[in-house]
Amino acid sequence: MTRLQVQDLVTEFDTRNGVIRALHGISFDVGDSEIVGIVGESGSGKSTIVRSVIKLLMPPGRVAAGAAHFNGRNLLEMRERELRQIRGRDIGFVAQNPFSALNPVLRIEKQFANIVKAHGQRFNHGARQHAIDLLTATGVGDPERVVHGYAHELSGGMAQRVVIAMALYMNPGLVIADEPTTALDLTVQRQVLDTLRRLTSESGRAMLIVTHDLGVVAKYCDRVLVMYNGRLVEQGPVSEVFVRPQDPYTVSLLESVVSAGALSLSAEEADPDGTAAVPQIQLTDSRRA
Ligand SMILES: Nc1ncnc2c1ncn2[C@@H]1O[C@H](COP(=O)(O)OP(=O)(O)OP(=O)(O)O)[C@@H](O)[C@H]1O
Repeated sequence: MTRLQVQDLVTEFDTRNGVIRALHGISFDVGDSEIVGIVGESGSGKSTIVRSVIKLLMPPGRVAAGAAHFNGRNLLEMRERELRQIRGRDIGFVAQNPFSALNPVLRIEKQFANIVKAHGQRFNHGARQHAIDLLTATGVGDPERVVHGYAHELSGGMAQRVVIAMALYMNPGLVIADEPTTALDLTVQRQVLDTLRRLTSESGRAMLIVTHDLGVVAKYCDRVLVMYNGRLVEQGPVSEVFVRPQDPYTVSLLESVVSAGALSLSAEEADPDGTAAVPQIQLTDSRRA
């Protein structure tokens, strides 16, 4: 079943030099239990897609047209009050920089409590235990110590795990992650992505993940969206797009990093027991290169 359906999304930024159209009619679906990756060079519009969908665009950005149906309802037509309930409860968001998502002056426990209270529930013993269990599931070794502490006491990897635990806290049906591991070293990156995938597939929830890294897509995603210059130039199952890319831009991207065959091998066969770090296959702007 379709969890998220984005149709003809157009997003613009009103700048001093005029209107910049950042997204030109983007359409795609994310189904239940599906992990969909968005790739494309810097500035192609990846973050703008996810921020448009959950209406977290910073001014001067605005959605000029289109729809984003989540469980059948158009998020873009909802009032902010209703959206605030959906964010966190039904859609979990993991930002690129975990420290930007954490409050520096509140203990981690208090931040979990605020999530619970924002959705009209009490942060009782069971709710606290749920936070501890999620922190444990995301690989936080000493969750009791972490919940008592502050964000600045955490390493980048630990902070991202905490943010993931917070994003999953209300058991959302969709998790949106914007370059969730860019700031992390390879081993931690892999652990965080493994955790996200496990917690996603166990519950049948869907995930939309923005990444620069084709290796991440090859290893973790079911389908991929390829962005170029604000346009969705290709989309489909990773096994098809990476092996038989149709759009010339996708072809050049794949050629610029590694042959398509080698890419799929690197993800599935070069790491059969899942012990190696995620292969780093960064996108470059091959048109300009
Ligand atoms: N605050 C802003 N003001 C004006 N234009 C913006 C703003 N933010 C984004 N844009 C425009 O939107 C385009 C897409 O930006 P976006 O951040 O979505 O790209 P991205 O693919 O996520 O890049 P990156 O990989 O570097 O994060 C940019 O090229 C820029 O033209």
